[in-house]
Amino acid sequence: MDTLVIVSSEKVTDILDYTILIPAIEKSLAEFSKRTGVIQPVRNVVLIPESEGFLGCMPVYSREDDILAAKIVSFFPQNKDVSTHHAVMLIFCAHTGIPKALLDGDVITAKRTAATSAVATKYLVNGKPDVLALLGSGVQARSHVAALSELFTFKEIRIWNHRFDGAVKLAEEIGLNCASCRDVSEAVKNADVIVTVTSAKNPVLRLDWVKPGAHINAVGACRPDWSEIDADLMRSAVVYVDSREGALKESGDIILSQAEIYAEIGDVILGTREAMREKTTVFKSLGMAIEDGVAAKLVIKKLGIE
Ligand SMILES: NC(=O)C1=CN([C@@H]2O[C@H](COP(=O)(O)OP(=O)(O)OC[C@H]3O[C@@H](n4cnc5c(N)ncnc54)[C@H](O)[C@@H]3O)[C@@H](O)[C@H]2O)C=CC1
Ligand SMILES: O=C(O)C1=NCCCC1
Repeated sequence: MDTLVIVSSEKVTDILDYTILIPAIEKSLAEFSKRTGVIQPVRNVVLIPESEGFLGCMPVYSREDDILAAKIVSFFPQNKDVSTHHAVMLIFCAHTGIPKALLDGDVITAKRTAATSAVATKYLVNGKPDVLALLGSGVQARSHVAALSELFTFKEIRIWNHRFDGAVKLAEEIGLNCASCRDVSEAVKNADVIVTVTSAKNPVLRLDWVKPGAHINAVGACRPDWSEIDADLMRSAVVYVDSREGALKESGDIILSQAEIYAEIGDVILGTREAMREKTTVFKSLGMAIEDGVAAKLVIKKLGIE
């Protein structure tokens, strides 16, 4: 075996800048929805009942991008002093199958998920957004503020968390134009963009709190029996997903509400489905291996690993 290069989270953080990641993710979402060159089975998940978590295996092959990769990601929602998600990524030569690099997957997961929401927001937001509301104050909340701020300048950012101190801490980190809120309704009032990034298993966001025409990135609730968004809101919004197949297997927000999926976000990027910007839109994100593969490829290219 050739030498397997190990890439640390520090190196991934240094290299994976949103200015290069967001356009690469946009291209990969479109490529995925073409259904021609990307082979990506829906995540295979081993449930761990004792911790209410799972270990997910996410392989992908992309002919167009010359990517053969797999991420293995764990989710332990009850972790307290360590992160709830941990991941590693393996990149193989797409022509020989030889393993080339093992990368830390935590930063890739945080950044590529936020970059994906940024792309969805770019296509679905109604006009120039002033107010951003975040429900949740963990890793994804932080990466979403950074990625969305790459594309938009928000006049106001509001944060709600089920433990108020988490919202206060993040609001302090972000600074000036950011406030912590005790109620979800207060946080999302008149918000143009809402991001749900909680580990909730039951809805935290309700239809009557949301401004008509708002855009929602629904990022948490990745199990078929979990939901973050109230069923009435799901059914009344125009729903976009990353992968239709993935959403129908994994998303409680969609399965439990029986909301109709209008399109994959890749279809919108390709121009084959409409961006209904003036309507309330939900982008239901479950996370795809092609996003990880593209992010990892950017890193190894920069490191000269070919
Ligand atoms: N769509 C995607 O591609 C990805 C989705 N995720 C999901 O995004 C969500 C956030 O992930 P991270 O920020 O990494 O996790 P985290 O553990 O860093 O943050 C979770 C947040 O949810 C809050 N929370 C915990 N239990 C809650 C409850 N019962 N009700 C309301 N809030 C609760 C916590 O206080 C914290 O603010 C998770 O559901 C995770 O599985 C994570 C990675 C990728
Ligand atoms: O895509 C991912 O990576 C994840 N999605 C849902 C939660 C676990 C990680």
